Amino acid sequence: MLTHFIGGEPVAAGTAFPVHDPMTGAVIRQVGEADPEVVDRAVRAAREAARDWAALPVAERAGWLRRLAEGIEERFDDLVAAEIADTGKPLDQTRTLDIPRGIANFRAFAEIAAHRPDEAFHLSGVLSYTVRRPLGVVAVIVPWNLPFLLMTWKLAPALVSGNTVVVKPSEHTPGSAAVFAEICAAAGLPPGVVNIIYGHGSAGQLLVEHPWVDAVTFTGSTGTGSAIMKAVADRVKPVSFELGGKNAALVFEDCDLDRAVEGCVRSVFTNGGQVCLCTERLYVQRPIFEEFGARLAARAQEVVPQPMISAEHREKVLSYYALARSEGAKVLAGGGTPSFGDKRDSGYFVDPTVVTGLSEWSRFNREEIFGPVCHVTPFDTESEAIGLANNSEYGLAAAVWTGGLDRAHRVAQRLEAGLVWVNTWYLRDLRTPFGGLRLSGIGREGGTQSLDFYSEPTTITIKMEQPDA
Ligand SMILES: NC(=O)C1=CN([C@@H]2O[C@H](COP(=O)(O)OP(=O)(O)OC[C@H]3O[C@@H](n4cnc5c(N)ncnc54)[C@H](O)[C@@H]3O)[C@@H](O)[C@H]2O)C=CC1
Ligand SMILES: O=C(O)/C=C/C=C(\O)C(=O)O
Repeated sequence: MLTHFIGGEPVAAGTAFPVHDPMTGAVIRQVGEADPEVVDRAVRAAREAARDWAALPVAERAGWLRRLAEGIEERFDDLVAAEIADTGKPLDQTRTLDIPRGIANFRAFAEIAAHRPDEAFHLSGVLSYTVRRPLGVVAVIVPWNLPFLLMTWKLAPALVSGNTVVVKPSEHTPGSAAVFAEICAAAGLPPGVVNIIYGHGSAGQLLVEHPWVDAVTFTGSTGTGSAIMKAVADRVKPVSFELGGKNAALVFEDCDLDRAVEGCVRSVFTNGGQVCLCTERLYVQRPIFEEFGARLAARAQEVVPQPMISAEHREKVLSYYALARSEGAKVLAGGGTPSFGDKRDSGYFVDPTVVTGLSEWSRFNREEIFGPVCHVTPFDTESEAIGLANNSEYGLAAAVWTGGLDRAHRVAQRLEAGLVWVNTWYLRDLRTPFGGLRLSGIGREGGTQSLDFYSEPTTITIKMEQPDA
């Protein structure tokens, strides 16, 4: 049974629950569910480690981040295997994105923190300067779609800012976190600086509610973000939320069509559509609408299906396929489940799917589906396209495909989204702000924005007496 990692030690506790391989549905491991005692023990361990960790110079904490990055490199293949076992991700993606981003997250935040200047203001003999102090114990709640990438995205800036952490990975994907616990232990990271506990949402709720948890960083569904906000409201804990999306792509007739089709294939189908940044609403200018729709549909039929994370999530995605039909959609590709003739037939697969013909106000076009599926709508003018894209309760990401430089800037600046890509998708610079508007979240992480969230400023003001003339 997978053990929790508390105070630098493995802790076997809690009722066992199974983790399934999404490729086949088979049970691949048993994990102990964190109960109130386990949660309390983990938070206490983090609290006990907090003072010494916070007292280290930032350069030393940055050094620890670099050592953890080296540890990840040494255990690269084990991390790849654990991530694939839990998620069914393709080997190539796991080797080039998920695990390397863990290394990059630690290295990037080591540099950003080590070289960040403090602010100082001088005015008429008054000097004010700002120092930043850690928040204390941070709860890190991670989803299942990019488990290692997102855990390390939060851990690295939290740690380098001087916080200690209790991480709760998703109940579906504990494997890479368990390898990371071994990496922390092997590196000799001081006990209690990183604690990892496993369990379902109820364990996450116990964690965020714990009175000694000072802040919560969460990536996942908007509904869970809202539940966490309610749970921490009485203690007014700071939260950083990266939530859902219903992301639009705008394809203009002046685009490079080959590049736009391939870009949209990537933005709709990567990771089986299970990335918060994936495109679910495509708006295509009328002169190229038919050709674009036909080419996207043809490519969708060539995409190798990736499993959904769980049987429940597969049912959810399939319920949207049924909803599209009942709302009157025309299915251009997919719409069902693939058949392989092998063990994958008991896995959690759905067809890569493209539909058209629905109104902007249909549930299909308004709710986050989180699967390999998009709806394609024609538009005539630039301002119509912008209005359609912005007609959403979410505001996470958007993509613009155009050959016009002026149009690219004009449209990108009017899109109501935290992230806009032009003629590309999911190109990341870890120093840039990352997050969304409205139901897509609260706050931004990335670069100094992460460091700001994981610390509090104290302003120190000194009045300098002037010597007598
Ligand atoms: N980044 C994103 O946009 C993501 C969106 N989703 C969406 O959410 C839907 C549901 O997927 P779930 O796995 O249920 O995601 P979720 O948002 O419920 O789970 C994410 C994490 O939050 C934890 N959690 C759940 N309830 C909690 C609570 N009350 N307090 C503290 N932690 C809690 C879970 O155990 C998991 O570690 C998906 O169908 C998808 O539409 C899921 C994952 C990521
Ligand atoms: O930081 C990234 O590169 C990707 C982030 C993706 C999510 O937050 C998500 O899919 O939930």
